[in-house]
Amino acid sequence: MVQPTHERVRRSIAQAQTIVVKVGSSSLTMPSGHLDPTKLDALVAALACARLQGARIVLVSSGAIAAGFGPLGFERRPADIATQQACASVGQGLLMARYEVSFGRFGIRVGQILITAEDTIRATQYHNAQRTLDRLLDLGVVPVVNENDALANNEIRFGDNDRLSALVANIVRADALVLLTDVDALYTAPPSQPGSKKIDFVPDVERALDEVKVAGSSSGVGTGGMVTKLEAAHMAAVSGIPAVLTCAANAGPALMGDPVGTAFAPIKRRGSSRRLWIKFASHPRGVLVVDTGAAQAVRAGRASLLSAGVLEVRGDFSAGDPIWIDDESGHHIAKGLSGYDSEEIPRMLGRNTAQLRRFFGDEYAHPLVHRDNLVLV
Ligand SMILES: Nc1ncnc2c1ncn2[C@@H]1O[C@H](COP(=O)(O)OP(=O)(O)O)[C@@H](O)[C@H]1O
Ligand SMILES: N[C@@H](CCC(=O)OP(=O)(O)O)C(=O)O
Repeated sequence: MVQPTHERVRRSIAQAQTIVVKVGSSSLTMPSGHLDPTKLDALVAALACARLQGARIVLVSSGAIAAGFGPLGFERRPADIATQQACASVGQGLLMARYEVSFGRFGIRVGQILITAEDTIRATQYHNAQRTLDRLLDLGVVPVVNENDALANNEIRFGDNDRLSALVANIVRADALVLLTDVDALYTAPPSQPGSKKIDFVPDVERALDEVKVAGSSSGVGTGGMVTKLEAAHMAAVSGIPAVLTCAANAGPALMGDPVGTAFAPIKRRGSSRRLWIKFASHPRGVLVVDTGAAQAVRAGRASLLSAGVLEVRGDFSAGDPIWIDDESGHHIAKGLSGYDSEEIPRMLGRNTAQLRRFFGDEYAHPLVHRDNLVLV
């Protein structure tokens, strides 16, 4: 793929038909833990303008926890999961009520989608999410997406919405991803550090990941900081989607392709979001150690992992959970979704498919990790 220029990336954002816009907690709320209606209305005005000109907009909005802790009487964002989930449950309703009124000023309807990490990998949930989002967009609605914080399983939840927004961009086959935060651009180091410089254009986000110094959030209400925003830009880039990162006040110019913030060029053609999740967002629950032949086959690509080539299983996991595939010297080769529970695997090790079928029946005659569920790392 020829590397697009800065100008071309901005033009493709301006011409994008389907756009995923992600906005962070600090751009919608006050440090006291309440919604900031002025900020929210200003953002909505910019999005409504793009929508009324024909763009299909999906808004991935954080802010449920940050809008809920004030009304519940907390002075700062609570640290424990159960209280965060309670705050999210209260704040999410307040957030949606305000979006409804605010978009309503322009005659635009909103629809709420609460999603979990699992919805982005399990085929049926993934297709449900895709079908609903597509239909909402066809109906002219602006879907407002957030992680299902109140119920999300802590071990696999995203926590920030940055990576979720890149996956949503894949689900809706977006033409652009716009990441809105409380800083006007990506800098060579956290902006509080003297000498940090603004970056206008990132032609290769994989190089930027090595060169740019990033830190977590310092707002008191946000979560991932610049680390997860760069990961989101990376996920978008390897899915063929250009991205722009800037402050919420720049939403309008960013959508029009003006040179605000930092633009990220796509670096690959579109891939599947399921594999993206496995590669970037999943937390492996165990390990399958493979022999030299299996390691070679997996590394060569497009091979499923068969039990004949697996030497050992470690960890406690269920079928469908993410796991590492390691070579004998302990190097991670790939990540994948296990086809079986960890306790079913030991008796399958070293056996070929015919033996598995003969000894244990048809349901055991499948790969431990199917190639569609496997990505090299
Ligand atoms: N290299 C960097 N360039 C720009 N901002 C950075 C960098 N490293 C860390 N940051 C911090 O990331 C913060 C934005 O992340 P976060 O607070 O999680 O926002 P949001 O709530 O919008 O997701 C900025 O306020 C900034 O302090
Ligand atoms: N889903 C959570 C997102 C938490 C969060 O802080 O995200 P972000 O502000 O995007 O770093 C919420 O709505 O509160």
